[in-house]
Amino acid sequence: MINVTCAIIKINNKILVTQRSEKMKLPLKWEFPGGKLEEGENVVECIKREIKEEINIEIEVVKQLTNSIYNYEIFTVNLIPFLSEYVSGEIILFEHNDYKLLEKSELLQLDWAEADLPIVKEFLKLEL
Ligand SMILES: Nc1nc2c([nH]c(=O)n2[C@@H]2O[C@H](COP(=O)(O)OP(=O)(O)OP(=O)(O)O)[C@@H](O)[C@H]2O)c(=O)[nH]1
Repeated sequence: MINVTCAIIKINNKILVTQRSEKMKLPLKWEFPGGKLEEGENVVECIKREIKEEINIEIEVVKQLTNSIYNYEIFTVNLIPFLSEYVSGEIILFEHNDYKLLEKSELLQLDWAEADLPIVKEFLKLEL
């Protein structure tokens, strides 16, 4: 099982979502940006590092949500989500195909990576 952190990032009351590139696993699926936990790293360090590496911004973690464990046949992911706030930096996509800033009510319209769906649903239940 691979441990992967991801961030639900709020920017001006919108939510940042990213689309995986054609070359990545789960091509063109939408996800919350993030990535694999490295040895000796804690989950908060991981998510901040991955967000900087993938989309060039700094974030502040607000709250950890419930992990989503999903079996994709070729691998099983333990996805560890963090509600977070944008702090600084300009969005630059180093790996992803696209990004969107969406209203909460628009989130379910995307073609999500399967592991993200329970996280999207938990997030939608939070009153924010
Ligand atoms: N970052 C991220 N990864 C997710 C999400 N949902 C989900 O199933 N994943 C899976 O978790 C893994 C995250 O790893 P990653 O983004 O660092 O890795 P990758 O696929 O670019 O690298 P790899 O192809 O070298 O394994 C991916 O295989 C991806 O399919 C998500 O919301 N965010």
